[in-house]
Amino acid sequence: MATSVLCRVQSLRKDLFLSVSRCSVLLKNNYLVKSNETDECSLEFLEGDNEGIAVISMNRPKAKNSLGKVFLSQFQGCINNVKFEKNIRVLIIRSMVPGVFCAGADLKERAKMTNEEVGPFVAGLRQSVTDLSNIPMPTIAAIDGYALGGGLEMSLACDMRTASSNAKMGLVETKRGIIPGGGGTQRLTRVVGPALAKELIYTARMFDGHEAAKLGVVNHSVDQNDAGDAAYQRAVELALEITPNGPVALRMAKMAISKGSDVDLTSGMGFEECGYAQVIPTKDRIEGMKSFIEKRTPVYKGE
Ligand SMILES: CC(C)(COP(=O)([O-])OP(=O)([O-])OC[C@H]1O[C@@H](n2cnc3c(N)ncnc32)[C@H](O)[C@@H]1OP(=O)([O-])[O-])[C@@H](O)C(=O)NCCC(=O)NCCSC(=O)C[C@@](C)(O)CC(=O)[O-]
Repeated sequence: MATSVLCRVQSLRKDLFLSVSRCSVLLKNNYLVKSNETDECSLEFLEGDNEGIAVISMNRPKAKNSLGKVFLSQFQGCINNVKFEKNIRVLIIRSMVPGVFCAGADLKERAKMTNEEVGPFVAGLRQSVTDLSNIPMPTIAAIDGYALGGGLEMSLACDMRTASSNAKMGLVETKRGIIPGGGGTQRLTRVVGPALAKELIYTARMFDGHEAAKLGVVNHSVDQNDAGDAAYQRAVELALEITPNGPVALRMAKMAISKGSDVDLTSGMGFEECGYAQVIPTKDRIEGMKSFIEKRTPVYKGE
C-alpha cells in the first residue's frame, strides 16, 4: 500500500497550500497526507516490500501531462520534498495518464505568453529539470507512452530510464520552431554522444521503447502489458535491486559519476575521492564488512 504525501508542513508554498486546502488531509509523521486526485503531480512513499522507493506521479490527463505553470509548481514541490528524505533510496517518476509519460511544454499556455515572458518561464522549467537531476538519490524514469520534448528531457535528467514497447520518444522541438529548452541539447548529447544527438534533434525523429534501448537512450525496454504500466513495473524491479544497498554509498556513487562525467579523468578521480571519504566514517561501512563475515544480509541505516 502506498502513502501519498504532498509536502512538509513547514515548507508549504502558497500554490501548494491552495492545492492541499482543496483536499482531505491528515497529519502523519510531519507530512500532509493527501488524497486529491486532481493534483497534477504528487509524491508518494511506497511501503512494505517496496519500502525505500518514492514515486512522483504525473496526472494531468486533459493536457497529456504537459509542462504548464501549475504542473511545474507541483513538480518542483515534489522534488523539494523528496530530496531531504534520508530513508528514500530510489525515486521513480511515472505517469498516471494512459499512453503518455509527458507531452513536453504546454503549447496552449505558451501560445498566450509574450516574448518577454517566454525566456524566464523556460529558465524556470530548465531549473526544475536540473533540480531533478541534482536529487541526491538514484532516480528512474518509467516511460509508458509518449515522452516528447520536455517530457524526454525530464527523463534524461534521471539516472536511468525504462521504456515500454509502445513508448514514443523524441526531442521534437525543432518541428515546433524552437530548440530543446529543458536541458535536452546537453543531456541527450551526454547520453548518446554528439553525432546521434544532433541527428535526433535536427530531424525531431520519434522512436519507440525498443529502438530507444538500441540507441542507448533508455536502459531497459519491455513489451507493454494489459495494464499499460510495464515500464513502471520494470522500474520498480530495477529499484528493488538498488534499495538493499548502502544508502550513503548510493548517493556518493551518484555524486561521483554525475560530477565526474562533466570533467577530465583526473578531476573526476577527485570526486570519487571525496565520495569515498564520506563513506569511510559511516556505520553502514562497518555493517557491510560485518555482515559479510557473519554470512548474513546487511541492514543499512544510512548512517
Ligand atoms: C502527445 C501526443 C502525441 C498525443 O496524441 P493524441 O493521443 O492523439 O492526443 P491529442 O493530440 O488529441 O491530445 C489530447 C489533448 O491533449 C492536448 N495536448 C497534448 N499535448 C499538449 C501539449 N504539449 N500542450 C498542451 N496541450 C497538449 C491536446 O491539445 C488535446 O487537447 P484537446 O484538443 O482535446 O483539448 C500529441 O498530443 C502531441 O503531439 N502533443 C504535442 C507534443 C509536443 O510537440 N510537445 C512540445 C514539445 S516542445 C518542448 O517540450 C519545449 C521545451 C520543454 O523543450 C522547451 C520549452 O519549454 O520551450
